Amino acid sequence: MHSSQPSSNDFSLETLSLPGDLPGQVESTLAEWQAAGHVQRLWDGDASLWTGTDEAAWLGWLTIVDEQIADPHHLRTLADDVKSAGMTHALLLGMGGSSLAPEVLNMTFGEVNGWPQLHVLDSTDPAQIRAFAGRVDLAKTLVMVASKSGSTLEPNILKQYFFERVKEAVGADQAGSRFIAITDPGSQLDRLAQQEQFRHIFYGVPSIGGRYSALSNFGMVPAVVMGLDAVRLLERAQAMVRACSAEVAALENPGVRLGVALGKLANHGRDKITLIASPPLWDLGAWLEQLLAESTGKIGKGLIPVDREALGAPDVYGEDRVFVYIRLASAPDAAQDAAVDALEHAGQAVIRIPIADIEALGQEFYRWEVATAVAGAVLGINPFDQPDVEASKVVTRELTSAYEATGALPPETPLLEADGIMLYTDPQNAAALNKAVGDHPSLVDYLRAHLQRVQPGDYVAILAYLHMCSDHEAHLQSIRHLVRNTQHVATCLGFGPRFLHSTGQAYKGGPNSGVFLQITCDEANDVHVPGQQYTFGIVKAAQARGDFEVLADRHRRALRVHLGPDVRQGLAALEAAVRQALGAT
Ligand SMILES: O=P(O)(O)OC[C@H]1O[C@H](O)[C@H](O)[C@@H](O)[C@@H]1O
Repeated sequence: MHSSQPSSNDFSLETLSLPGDLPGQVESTLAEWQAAGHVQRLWDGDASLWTGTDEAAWLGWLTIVDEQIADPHHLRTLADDVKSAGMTHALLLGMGGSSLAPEVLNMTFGEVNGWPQLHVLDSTDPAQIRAFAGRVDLAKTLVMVASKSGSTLEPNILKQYFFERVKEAVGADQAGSRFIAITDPGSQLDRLAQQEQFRHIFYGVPSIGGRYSALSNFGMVPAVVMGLDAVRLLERAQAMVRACSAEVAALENPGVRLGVALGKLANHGRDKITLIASPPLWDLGAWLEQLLAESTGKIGKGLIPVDREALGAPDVYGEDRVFVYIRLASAPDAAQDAAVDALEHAGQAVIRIPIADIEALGQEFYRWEVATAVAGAVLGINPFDQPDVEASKVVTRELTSAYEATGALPPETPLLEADGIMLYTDPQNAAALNKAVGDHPSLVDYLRAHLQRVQPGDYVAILAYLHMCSDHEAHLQSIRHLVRNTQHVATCLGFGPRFLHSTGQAYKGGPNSGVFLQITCDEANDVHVPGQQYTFGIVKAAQARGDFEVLADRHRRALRVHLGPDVRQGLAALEAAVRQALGAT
């Protein structure tokens, strides 16, 4: 790793192109921020800038870059250790804030010659777990277990599974030496890692929540393990820290400008933050989704991020969109440029963020963290809590405990069973759908009735508790685009349980404008969780049911489609049925 002096001007401010009186609205809010000294209040940790609750306790991310740069010893020592250990693979087990920044770094920078190839596993899907286990040579793999709380279900059971597998590969006495923990001091994972003599334990900062932790050890330790120059990323980020500081006027402050624009636009009905990134940065949206949705989606308000929706002609969009184009100057995409220009000319709201090169990723993490905190202030919510995530975890725990006690999940009655596909929903949604279908409803009838509930300004989210792989993704992307193109609404696609730790908060706690299509499946080849009665497949089923129960409890429009064990075939049938339901050709 080498150091270089950060320069204060190696990034650009965003540019806004907004319809109607929105430019004036954004400018006047920025002027208010300036006059009222709100940027100073943010840096002072004045909780009344938000909701006056515990916000001051969650601002450790503001200063983490300087702290890491002042003491990079642990990162340098780790780099030396990894380099000399001769491992070929690294596996990171974690969810949400503990996995998404490493995933983005991995997808953006790719494998670094001479360093372990990183795989980030954030699923309980048995097929996905098997696929990951098959991709690494467990005798030569460093496993990072990342969990701030140290008590999250998924990393805990994934750790149990991989610890057993590593024991088989290298022997019980060596297994601990292949594991690294990243967690807050004193957590259950910290204690376990000490007991089992993990190779390293790196600590998080208690005042930094998961989704704001990219530049703390949660992002930087995996960065080092995959061979990146973490100190350099941090130094580039430092230029952004300076530019976002209290001394910089709101009008010139990149994080504040972006946050005020996003908050203000959402208050004017443009709350679907449609993310467009140059191809090398395609995965950045996965991290942004969590930051934006989990931070702002609560008490019926919030920003709904729309990630990886293909760009369409202007007429497929409603007036609820903001397009944020994160454009890499070193590798721009001509088709994206043209499509975004067309949107701008059609009068859509477009924000352009120019980025010089991929090494600026660290500074972009920081810009967006500030912007999200600022947007939270404009929206009048606490951007540091996630009150609705816990609700589905509680139901999931009840279901897995029931399974441990009885050996089965509680029975359910389908709304419809046809050609190996079953539909489930709660009584309220069932009543609404049954009113809209005929006497002998088919799968297509129910899908049509469900999708006809979509109104302008709503969004449709596909929540797929399936193996996240390119085959499945292709069908699901095709379904979302059928919906977008025929109904002209925003569409989201999340894989469960991963999205529960990301956008799930906003789906349950944000504006009630979501129409949800949950997809589950039977497990063709389940995987047992060591030390438990249950399997990963049972956990995933319980997570889907827990999620659905809470969506229903919050009066969301939701329908669950249960595919058989042949997911590919089931998805093809579902895609055909959606096509028919929407009258699409
Ligand atoms: O890092 P952990 O404590 O394991 O938490 C992982 C994730 O869990 C929860 O779902 C939170 O809503 C997320 O904000 C968090 O990032």
